[in-house]
Amino acid sequence: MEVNKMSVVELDKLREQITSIDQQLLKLLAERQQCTNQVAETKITHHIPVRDHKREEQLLVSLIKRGQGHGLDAHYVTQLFHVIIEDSVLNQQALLAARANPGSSLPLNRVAFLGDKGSYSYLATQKYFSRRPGELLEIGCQSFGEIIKKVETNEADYAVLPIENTSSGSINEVYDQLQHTHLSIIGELTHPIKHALLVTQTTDVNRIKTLYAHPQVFAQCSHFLAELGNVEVITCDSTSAAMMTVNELQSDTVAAIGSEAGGALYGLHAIKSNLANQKENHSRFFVVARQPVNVPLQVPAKTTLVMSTVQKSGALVEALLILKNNSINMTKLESRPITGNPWEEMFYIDVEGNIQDGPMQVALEELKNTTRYFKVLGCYPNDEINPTKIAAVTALAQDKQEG
Ligand SMILES: O=C(O)C(=O)C[C@]1(C(=O)O)C=C[C@@H](O)C=C1
Repeated sequence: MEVNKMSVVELDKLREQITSIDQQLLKLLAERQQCTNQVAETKITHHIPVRDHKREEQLLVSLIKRGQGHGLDAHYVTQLFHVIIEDSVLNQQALLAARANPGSSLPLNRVAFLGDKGSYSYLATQKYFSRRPGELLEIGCQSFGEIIKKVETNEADYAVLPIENTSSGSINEVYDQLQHTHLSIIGELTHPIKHALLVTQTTDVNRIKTLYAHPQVFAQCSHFLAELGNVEVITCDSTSAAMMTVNELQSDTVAAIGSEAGGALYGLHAIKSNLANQKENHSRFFVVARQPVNVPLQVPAKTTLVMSTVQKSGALVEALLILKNNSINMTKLESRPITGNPWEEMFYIDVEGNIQDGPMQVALEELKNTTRYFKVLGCYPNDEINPTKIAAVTALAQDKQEG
C-alpha cells in the first residue's frame, strides 16, 4: 500500500515536470513563429523567395547532429522539424499573400463548406483560415451546388471544396461545378483524412450492426467493411450528419466513420483507427472566392486551367506540348464529359507556376489561340510543401558524424 502511494506521488511529480517542459516547448515554438514572421517581413522588403531549400537542409543536418548528441533519433528530429518548417513556410506564404492583396483581409471570413461541425471540410476550413487574419464564420451546406451559390450571391466570402482524395480519386461533381461558375480558385490545402470507428457507448467492433458514413468514406474504407461482414451500411450527406445520427441514437450497436477530432465534437470516441484502405489518405481542397488573388512572385504558385480542344487527333498532345516547351510542369490532368456533346471532354490542368511569370503568359496565350474553350480557374499559393528529403538528410548527418 505504502509503495503504491509512493509511486503515485512519484508519477504525479514526473507528470508535473513533463507538463512544464511541454509548456516551455510551446513558448519556444511561439517565439520561433514570431521570428519567422519577421523573416517574412524582411523577405517582402527585399524581394527574397520564401522557400530556401539550402537553408532548410543546413538547419536539418545541424539539428539531427545535435539531436543525436542528446540521444534523439535522427528520424524523430527530422519529422518534428518538417512539421515546424512546413508551418513556418505556410504562415509566411499567407502573410505575403495578405500583403499582396490589401483589400482582401476581412474582419470576418464567411466560409461555406460541406456538412457541419466535425466534417473533414470543416477541419480543413479551420486549418486554412487559422493562418489568415480575421474571425471565421462557418456556413455548413448540404451540397456542392449550395456552397458555390452562397459565394456567388455574397452570402459567403469563400468556399472550401474537396477536389481529390489519394484513395478515392477526383471528386467529379466539384470539377463540373467549377466549370460553370465565375468564382476563382484562390488557395489550396491538403488535409490528412484519418478514418476512425466512432461510437457513443462502451462497445466492441464485433457488436456494431449499423454503420453511418458519407459514400466517399465507405469507398475509402472498403477493405475494412469487407472484413466486418454482415453490417448494415447507411449513407449520409456528410461525415458530420453521420456523427450527429450516432450521437442521437446512443446505442452500442451503431457507429459512424469519421475523424477522431470531429467525433469528439459530438461526444463520440474511437474504438478503431486507420480504417482507410490506403495508409496515406489525404484530401486536397480548393478555396474559391468571387475575386482572383494576386500571388506574389516570391511564393511558389500553382495555376488551374480548364479547356476543351478542337476535334482532331493529337489536339490534347499539342496543348500539353505548349506547356512542355515553356518548361511548365503539369501536376494534374483530369477530364470530364461535356454535357450535351457526347464523346467530347473538358480538360482540367494544374500546373506549377504563377500567371505573372513570362513563360506562363506565353503558354497561356498560345493555349488560348489553339483550344476551343479556355479559362484560367485561378492562380494560388502552392500549399504542397515538399519537405527536404528525410533519407538524404539522415544519411548526410550520419556520414558527417562517422567522418
Ligand atoms: O530562414 C528562412 O529564410 C526562413 O524563412 C525560415 C525557415 C524556417 O522555418 O526555418 C522557413 C523557410 C525557409 O525555407 C527556410 C527556413
